[in-house]
Amino acid sequence: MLEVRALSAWHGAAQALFEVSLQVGAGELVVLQGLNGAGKSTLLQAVMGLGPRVSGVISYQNESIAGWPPHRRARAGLGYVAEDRRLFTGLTVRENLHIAARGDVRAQEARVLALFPALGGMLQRPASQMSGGEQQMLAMARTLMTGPRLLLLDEPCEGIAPLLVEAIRDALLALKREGMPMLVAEQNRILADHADRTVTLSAGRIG
Ligand SMILES: Nc1ncnc2c1ncn2[C@@H]1O[C@H](COP(=O)(O)OP(=O)(O)OP(=O)(O)O)[C@@H](O)[C@H]1O
Repeated sequence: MLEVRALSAWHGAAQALFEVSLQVGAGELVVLQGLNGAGKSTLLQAVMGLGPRVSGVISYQNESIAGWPPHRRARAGLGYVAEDRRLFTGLTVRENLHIAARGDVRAQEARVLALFPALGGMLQRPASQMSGGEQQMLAMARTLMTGPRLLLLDEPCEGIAPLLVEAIRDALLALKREGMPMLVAEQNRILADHADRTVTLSAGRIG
């Protein structure tokens, strides 16, 4: 579904990725590992068309998307959850979900609340009054409201309380069982044991 080939990326003059290649096939969970600064976030941003200048091949469903703006990639089915979550903190949980919805809002909401039951009890709460883990669940739920066909998740379990880490892992494994392809960056090996493949980045290179 997603193929990255010989991808290099630069932040200004600084090169962050060096000819990286990887693939995510239908229904696959691929975990991207590596230390802080290894280039994991840069790779996900490059796939979404955010931030870094790139060279190389990025193709989705056998079509080159490297020149596409981010909104076109999102519309084509790429769902991205950034490390900083980017919620509307002044809005409630429900408003955050509804603002993102495409298609049948009620049906989408029911689906994401089945994946993240904890959110169902806090629909009227402002996002600013949620814990980090709850915000992470909301960020994932909001992205799911857009009906993505492949998920790019940046450190979904980083810095989150153990109970919520379990809830997030279980939701991602449920999505995997539904056949959702995912590329997940993580340092802490929460999902790596369930991955079809792990890819390790080291100083911007696979290895
Ligand atoms: N906006 C930016 N401007 C300049 N350099 C950047 C920028 N974002 C990342 N970098 C640099 O690019 C390299 C890769 O960083 P990146 O954030 O992709 O790594 P990472 O593996 O995701 O680590 P982390 O888990 O800390 O986010 C690092 O050397 C980093 O300092």
